[in-house]
Amino acid sequence: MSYAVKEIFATLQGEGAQAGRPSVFCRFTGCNLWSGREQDRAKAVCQFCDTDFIGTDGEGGGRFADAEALAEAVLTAWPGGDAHRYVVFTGGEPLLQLDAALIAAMHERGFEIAVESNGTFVPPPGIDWLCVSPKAGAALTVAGGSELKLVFPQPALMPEAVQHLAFRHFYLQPMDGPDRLANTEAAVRYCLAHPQWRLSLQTHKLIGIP
Ligand SMILES: C[S@@+](CC[C@H](N)C(=O)[O-])C[C@H]1O[C@@H](n2cnc3c(N)ncnc32)[C@H](O)[C@@H]1O
Ligand SMILES: Nc1nc2[nH]cc(C(=O)O)c2c(=O)[nH]1
Ligand code: SF4
Ligand SMILES: [Mg+2]
Repeated sequence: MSYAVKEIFATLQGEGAQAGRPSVFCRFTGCNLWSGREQDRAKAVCQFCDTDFIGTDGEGGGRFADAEALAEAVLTAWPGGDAHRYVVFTGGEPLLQLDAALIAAMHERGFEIAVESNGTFVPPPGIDWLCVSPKAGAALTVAGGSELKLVFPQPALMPEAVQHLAFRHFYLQPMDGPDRLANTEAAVRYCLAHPQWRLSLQTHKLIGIP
């Protein structure tokens, strides 16, 4: 199948347990929880999104005819050599498009595969690092993975509702926006009182990298 990609770029993973890791980000176009248009935000299921995932006009973006073409574009963006290759498929919602052919094509090129998903789709086999970030009001169909990264606070989705799931790491990520500072303070307080949870800062924003 073909793929619609907003952008492909190299940066450091900014969030969660892999923060600081050199990565190629492949950001797919489109999401099932918001159209991406500002005029639709107030009635979207997910209303706090910090990302432009509309179209294919970003750096390295485009329509890719097949998995080989997209995998070659990701490899071209990788700044390092043969070792420690790492691709993060995100979006938008990557599980609308990521499939077995693309997973195989990335593994053939020596990449570990990470995914950032909202947890509403069952992931295909072969993902090496699955980060799920559940959203209030959206059915969570994934019961486990590498890390659960809850944007905090979401009053209708408190950590207590997901703390029993089968993830290796549990993170609270303060919701960015006008209340980022207060949200960060609240997340710190929550972690101190509930040490199953750790704080995930969006470190790329702090240092001004993509
Ligand atoms: C843009 S999303 C794309 C992947 C997928 N759709 C998802 O929601 O997990 C990437 C990550 O950014 C997080 N995120 C989105 N908007 C945010 C915000 N305003 N503050 C903090 N994290 C945010 C998401 O929860 C997710 O963990
Ligand atoms: N540096 C950096 N790290 C990230 N981790 C998750 C991101 C995302 O938008 O999925 C992201 C992103 O956009 N940039
Ligand atoms: S699910 Fe992810 S990509 Fe979709 S609107 Fe929410 S944060 Fe943005
Ligand atoms: Mg981001």
